[in-house]
Parts: sequence; C-alpha cells; structure tokens
Amino acid sequence: MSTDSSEVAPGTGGAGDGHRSGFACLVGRPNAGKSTLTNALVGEKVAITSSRPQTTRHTVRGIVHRPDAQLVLVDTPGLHRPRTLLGQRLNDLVLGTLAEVDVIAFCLPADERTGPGDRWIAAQLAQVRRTPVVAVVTKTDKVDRGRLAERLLEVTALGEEEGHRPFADVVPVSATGDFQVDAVTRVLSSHLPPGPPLYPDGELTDEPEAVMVGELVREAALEGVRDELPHSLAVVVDEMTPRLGEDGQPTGLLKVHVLLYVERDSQKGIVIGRGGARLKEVGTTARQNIEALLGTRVHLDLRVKVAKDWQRDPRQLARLGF
Ligand SMILES: Nc1nc2c(ncn2[C@@H]2O[C@H](COP(=O)(O)OP(=O)(O)OP(=O)(O)O)[C@@H](O)[C@H]2O)c(=O)[nH]1
Repeated sequence: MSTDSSEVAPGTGGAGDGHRSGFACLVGRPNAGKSTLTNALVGEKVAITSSRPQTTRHTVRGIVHRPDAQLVLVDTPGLHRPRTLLGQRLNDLVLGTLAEVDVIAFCLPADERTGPGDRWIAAQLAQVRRTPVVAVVTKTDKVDRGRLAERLLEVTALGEEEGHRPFADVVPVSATGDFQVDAVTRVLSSHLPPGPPLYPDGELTDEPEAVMVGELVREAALEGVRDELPHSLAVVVDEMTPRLGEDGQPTGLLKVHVLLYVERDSQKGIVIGRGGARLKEVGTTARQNIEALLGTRVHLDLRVKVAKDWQRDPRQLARLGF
C-alpha cells in the first residue's frame, strides 16, 4: 500500500499522544465512491456498492480499528437535491447525522469537475458549523498526476468560495487501487476527540443483521439493471429464523424471507426476469453473500411485490422504515 507521508496533503497532523475515537460521515454526490471507500477503510464488505447511483439507503457503520484510534464510519445515502418525498427524507437523515459526527469526509471524484451538485453539498456543509470537513478526492487511479494536481487545487478552491467553508484537509485516495487508504484513516482520526475505543476490537459494524441482509439482497437485485430501479426498489426482511427439523431441533439452516417492493408491474418483470430466471440468480448471489456474512447456511425466500408510488406516500415510507 502506498501511504508515503509526502502524498498526504498538509493537515492537522497525527492523532497525538493518547487514543482517539469518534464518528466520521462520508458524503458526496451519488457515485462519488463513498461505499467503496468505506469498504476499503474497514477492510471488509459492509456497505453496498453498485455502479448505479443512490443505492445506499440505510446508515451503515463500518469500524476502523487502529492502535491509536477507532474511527466509526457512518455511510449515508448520497446527499442530493430532493425531488421526491423519499429524497427529502434521505436528506433530513443526512443533515441530522452530520450534526452529530466528529468529522465529515466530503468525497469528490478525481475524474470529474466540480459541478452544481458539489456546490449544493458544500453549501449544506457550511450550515454544519462545528464539524470539520475533510475533502477526499476519490478514484485517483482514473486520472494522471497532472490532472490530479489540478483537481486538488480545484477542490481546495471549492471550500473557499463565498458561502462555503474551507476544508480542514484535502486528501487524494484510490479505494480500488489501494492508494492512500491509510492516509484517509489517519487524517480523519486526527480530527477525533481523545477517548477510549467505543466498540470492542474486531467489530466491523453495529448495523442489525437484518438490515445488512436486506442490503445484500438489494445489491444483488440491482446488479446489471440499468433503468430507474434504484429509486423504485425497497427491501424488507420479513423473517430470519432458524429452520427446525422434523424433530423440532435446529437444522443449522437459517430461514430468511425477504420482500422486494417495486413501484410498477413492469419493474416487477425486470426483477423477476423471463420465467423467473433473474430472480433465481439474484437469490443465489444474495444467499452466498448472506452466508458469508453470517457464517451459516441460509434458505432464502424472495418475493417481489408492487407498492404503487411508494416513494411519494408517507404511510408506505413509514411501513418500509424510512
Ligand atoms: N476506478 C475507481 N472506481 C471507483 C473507486 N471508488 C469507487 N469506484 C467506482 O465508482 C462507482 C460508485 O462507487 P460507490 O462506492 O458505489 O459510490 P457511492 O458514492 O457510495 O454511491 P451512492 O451509493 O450512489 O451514493 C462504482 O462503480 C465503484 O466501483 C476508485 O477508487 N477507483
């Protein structure tokens, strides 16, 4: 791993003498690389990545353990200008989270230019006054050194624009190229308050298992589908119980029932596929990942249902846990 200190933008330095602990939140436009970075930092798959924007619905925490610091990552949905009630709810959730964390990592892809979406987020972050904001320039493997240098300056300038807040640090990283991942941990940790670890060593997430199971199903169901499904797919884990044998004893198999809600019949068709072929694939992929996550054999039952216009209906949203 390349974590040469000369590659780190100047910042507030190391964690100091004592141990530090606290919470960090990753924000950025959809597709900015937040989930991938969370996974790289934690070193295990906990958040959901997908090549489709706005797939992260739940606040998933990953925990980075280091000898001198414990960094609890709160991965949020993409902060974006709300178009639907769901979008508004997500933004409220994000802003509420931001006010409570110790440091915010604002992810900006190296291979894109600063756009209106970034300016909108920068303006939102300026409202969260007390929390330091570290700009993390992601996906550096996608650009050459010259472009990266330009981009770092461009990002620094974004913090200095009227109505924004200067960034506490600017750090380049490639989560997939394993470049500077440690540097991101170090810089974020340097902004945490002194304190003992908040979670026992070895713990990677405090997200309830059912939420993570739901996310794995959601991820599998979205894979390779290129239409508007990310906005129209909700996942509810209905049941997770040990399967009992004929003698009433546990068989070592976990029974998992999951409901996939789509908005329209046409979307139901997309998820299920011809003759149910796609849903079968989704089930196999999701089951393997759930088994890896929980360390137990799983019997997975997926049902697809249509919940018309659920994104705009507060009662439906509440029922689905938003
Ligand atoms: N080349 C390269 N691609 C990356 C890197 N980090 C993320 N990506 C890709 O960028 C896309 C988006 O990454 P995500 O981590 O899902 O982005 P996100 O910000 O969590 O997206 P939302 O959940 O939509 O908010 C995926 O296709 C990733 O594989 C990186 O360091 N290098």
